[in-house]
Amino acid sequence: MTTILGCIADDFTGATDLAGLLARSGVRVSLRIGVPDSSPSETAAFEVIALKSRTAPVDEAVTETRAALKWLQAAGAQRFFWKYCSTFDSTAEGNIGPVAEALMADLGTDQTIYCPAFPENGRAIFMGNLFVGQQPLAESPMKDHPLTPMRDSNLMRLIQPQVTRPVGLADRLTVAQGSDALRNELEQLKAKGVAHVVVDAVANSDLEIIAEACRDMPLMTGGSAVAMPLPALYLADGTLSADAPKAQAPQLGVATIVLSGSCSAMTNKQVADYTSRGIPAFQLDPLALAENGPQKALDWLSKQDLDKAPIIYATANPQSVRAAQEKLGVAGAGEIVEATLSACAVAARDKGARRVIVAGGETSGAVTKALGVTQLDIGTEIAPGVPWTYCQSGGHQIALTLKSGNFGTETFFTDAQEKLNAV
Ligand SMILES: Nc1ncnc2c1ncn2[C@@H]1O[C@H](COP(=O)(O)OP(=O)(O)OP(=O)(O)O)[C@@H](O)[C@H]1O
Ligand SMILES: O=C(O)[C@@H](O)C(=O)CO
Repeated sequence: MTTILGCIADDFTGATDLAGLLARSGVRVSLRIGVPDSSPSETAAFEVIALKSRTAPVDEAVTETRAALKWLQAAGAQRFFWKYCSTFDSTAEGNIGPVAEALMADLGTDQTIYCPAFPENGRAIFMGNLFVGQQPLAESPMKDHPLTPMRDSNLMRLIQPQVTRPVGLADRLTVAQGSDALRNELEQLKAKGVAHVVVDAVANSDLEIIAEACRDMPLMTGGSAVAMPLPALYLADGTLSADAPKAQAPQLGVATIVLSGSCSAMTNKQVADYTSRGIPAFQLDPLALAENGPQKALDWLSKQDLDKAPIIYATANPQSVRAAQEKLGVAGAGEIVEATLSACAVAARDKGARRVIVAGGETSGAVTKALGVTQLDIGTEIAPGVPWTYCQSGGHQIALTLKSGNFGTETFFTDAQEKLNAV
């Protein structure tokens, strides 16, 4: 069917996050890994293109995003959503601002909004300042992110150096007055030449007001949550037909593999919870992998009963990660782990795994590529921002979930399996 909303995300787990929140509506959401080579066919009402552009050079990110926009326009979309991280991860050079300005130029629009708030995951914006739980962004663990350390919490100050046109704020006091007041404020800012408007939101009810006010903008930008109300709004006014195709869940076997390459605080807790249940587990050591390669892990995997949902993980505490990085380099350690988890994913699929659970954004990119996955349909949600997806891999239909490092609760790996059992 004709695509109603065309979305572009700057990383893979971010793309499944957005797709999962749109899929809460029950309508089919399709996710493409990279810009498809072929012209659009069998498109869904909501199409999400996952890029890996968050920390790419600015020119590369802009070029790729423009190509994604073209593909979505060919699919029929007239409204677009640019998804970045709910913690506004970007370098000083970009890429959030330059990409937004390029999309605005291509769409011939002179204003967009910025709303990374995701209240269900503790991300709120007040007076233009982004909070992670109770901490300002720049005091949260994001201040030490290896690639995109966030050292300022003020979104206007973060955006201004990344763009050429004025930046402004529609604050919570306006949002609290409702969608007409917000629309009015946006018009007034537009009349003053403000092209980039940060919009405050601390609760889902704010996001509903913002979506209502901005639904007809050619381009909205934000975290996933501000897009969540859009399907219901499109259904209510008939833009989206009530009999648009629904998400379908295939029946798949229970053979499962869990692969974790994220070292976030939350993933460390999730791995600790899962391994404490006596589930078969294999811990990858990057230094041993550098010396002996992945064979030991693959041999271990070949002997496992996949119905017990074994886990292979490199997840480790910050000291161990630093020790590996000192010897192998940050990129070197990452690549060895990603290559091994990718090889394990393929081996597990070939051994019969039809449920694949992956933790970590970079890890998800590597595993998805190794599994040859290009298109995913979004299924049931496990935790806010983490859905199951269904896709083809090596001639098999599989269920795949890609968990962002910080998302999910401690019991995520068991929650994921229980969710699928209940479908
Ligand atoms: N023990 C380890 N030592 C060094 N590097 C590791 C180790 N375990 C994993 N890594 C690497 O750390 C990186 C983790 O990044 P990844 O994006 O997968 O997780 P994340 O940052 O927690 O997730 P997200 O991007 O969703 O927040 C990967 O490149 C992975 O290969
Ligand atoms: O918005 C978020 O926090 C996530 O979807 C994300 O972008 C993970 O990298």
